[in-house]
This record gives sequence, C-alpha cells and structure tokens, in this order.
Amino acid sequence: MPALYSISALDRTAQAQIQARIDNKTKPLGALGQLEPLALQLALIQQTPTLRLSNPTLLVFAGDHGVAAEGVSIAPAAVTRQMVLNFLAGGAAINCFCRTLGWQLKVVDAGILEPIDDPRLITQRLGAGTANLALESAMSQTQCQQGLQLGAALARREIASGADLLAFGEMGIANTTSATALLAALTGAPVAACIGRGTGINDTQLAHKQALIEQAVARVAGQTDPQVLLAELGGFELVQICGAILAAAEARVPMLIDGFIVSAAALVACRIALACRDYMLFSHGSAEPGHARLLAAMQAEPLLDLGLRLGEGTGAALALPLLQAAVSFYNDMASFESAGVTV
Ligand SMILES: Cc1cc2ncn([C@H]3O[C@H](COP(=O)(O)O)[C@@H](O)[C@H]3O)c2cc1C
Ligand SMILES: O=C(O)c1cccnc1
Repeated sequence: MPALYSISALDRTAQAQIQARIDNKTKPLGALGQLEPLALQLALIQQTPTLRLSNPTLLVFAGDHGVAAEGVSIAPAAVTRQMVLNFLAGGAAINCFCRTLGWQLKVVDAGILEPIDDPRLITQRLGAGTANLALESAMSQTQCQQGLQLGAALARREIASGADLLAFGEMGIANTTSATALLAALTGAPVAACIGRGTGINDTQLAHKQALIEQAVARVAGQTDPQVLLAELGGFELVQICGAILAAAEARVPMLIDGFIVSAAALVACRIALACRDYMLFSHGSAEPGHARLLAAMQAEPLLDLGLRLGEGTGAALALPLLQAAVSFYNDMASFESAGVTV
C-alpha cells in the first residue's frame, strides 16, 4: 500500500512581490547570484515577510547493505557501525563541521549490522542490514513502508520541536551501489553512465560493481513504481531519508539535500510526490559522476562545487552559511528607498 502524502506545490502568488523586494535591495540587479533564487525559494516556502532560519537540524541516517559483501567499497560493512560510533564520539568530518557551525547532529540507526546501545543514538532499525540487491529485493515492501513512516515520524517530531530547516546525511558502506541502482532504474540511464568509484575503489572492483548493478536493474526491469524500486534497490538509511523528505515537504519546511546518496533518496521522493521538489535546496555537486545526472533529473542547481565525495551530510553543513546569508540579506539589507541610494 503506497503511503499517501498531502504535499502542496509552492503557492507562487507572492512571487513577483518577493522578487521585487530582492530587486530593490541596494545592489545591482541579480548581483547576489545564486543567493537570490535561494532567498526567493525560502520566502515562497515560509510565506512570511521575515525569514527564519534559527533552528536547522541535521539528521544522519545509517544503514548497512548486503551488497557490501561483494567488495564494492574500499571498506567492509563493519565500518558503518565504527563510523556511527565515531559520530557519537564527535570524531567524524561531519562532527567537525557541525561544531564549527554550532549545529547539532542527530544520528539515526536505520538498520546497521549490529545495534549500538547509546541513548544519544536514535534507534529505529528496519533490520540488520539489507539483502544483496543484485540477487533479491534489498528489503520487503513492509520494511520499506515502515521505513518511510519511521523517517517521516522523526522529521515531524523535529519540526514539532522547532526545526525550521532539515538537512540529511547518511552513512552506509556500499550505499553508492544502491544509489546508483536507483538512479539507473528511475531514469532508464545505462548503469555505465551512472556509476562511480564511491569511496575510491579500483578498476576490478568498479567492473564488479557495474555488473552487480546491471544485474539488479535487470531484475526489476519494467517496474516503475518508485516505492517498489526503493524496496528492491534501496537501503534502510535511504528509505528513512525518503520518508523524512516527504514529511518535511508536507509540513512546508525547507530541506538541504546533501550529495549523491541523499540526492538518490530525494529523486525517489520526487517520483512519489513531485511537489516535494519545491522544498529542496541542494548543497553541492558531488565528485561522484552520477550526481550530475541525479541533479539534472530534479532540475537542481547545487550551491557549492568543492569536489566533495564523502556524504555524512558534510556538503549540507558547508552550505548552511549560504542559506543563513540569503536569509540575512532578505531580512536586513536596505532597499534603495530606505537607504536613499539612487542608481
Ligand atoms: C571511513 C569512511 C567514512 C565515511 N563517511 C562517509 N562515507 C561514505 O562512503 C560510503 C559510500 O561509498 P561506497 O559505496 O564506496 O561504500 C557511505 O558510507 C558514505 O557515507 C564513508 C566511507 C568510509 C570508508
Ligand atoms: O556524494 C556522496 O554522497 C558520496 C560520494 C561518495 C561516497 N559517499 C558519498
């Protein structure tokens, strides 16, 4: 049973008025570049004269992948759990960026191999890792449905406790294999045009990864239902991110989409309910080659191009100051009239 989401496209009635406010700021027309459409989108989402971005929340979802046993990553599946412990200890790249930004990180066990008993971890496990997607469905439709609901419920709780922006990150060894399979299956692009080296695998591993993804995509040939494809090819972290995205869009809360993996979950969400695209902001272009294709499928223009290929929500964290800058210029920058500047 597909979930029903009540997601409305943006109300664009005030668009001309918002654009006029941006154009009347004391600067040449368009001179704030990409920050201008960013402010416009935030203003259309929030529909308030003063924009608010005081409580951004980053949720990092972790899950394990059965296909990792095929050696498609530089690391074994056990590294997912080790990295979750690293997140909890504050030692990962994303922890450093969050500290720099004064941003709180929340970590979710969506289904890593072995549970971790730590009250700081949000535990909503769908299982002990997925099945090998090359051979069989990664998870059941029931698990997928449950994952969408768990992700959505978490997003709703965060929003109810004041989050005014949600950002998503992920950790899951081999999840570029899952994300690539989803990209190929959802867009019909050949696997060879979607694939990349993820964590940095060698040529032999890359060839094997491609053969496995081709096998997975062939296994689901003819299937177009995004939720079915998500269960077949996804991961527990991807499913929960997808549910969280749908819930954020339903609540009209803006969200920051990170790199290749989170973008794959975002594309699934768009295929489930196209209107959720209106609430998405894209942090960066990943060095993972398929990311450009994912972004194109969502007509998305990322903010940063730093050659990142890490995930964890690192790009989303780095883009947050740009969102804050867009909000501050929209709220506080003088207009030509108020400043008495005549051009
Ligand atoms: C130590 C380490 C830290 C990471 N942090 C994020 N990823 C990233 O790499 C993984 C995806 O790439 P692949 O499909 O090649 O495994 C994900 O866990 C992603 O978050 C990491 C990977 C490793 C090894
Ligand atoms: O862009 C990403 O999200 C990414 C790329 C490579 C490896 N892990 C994540």
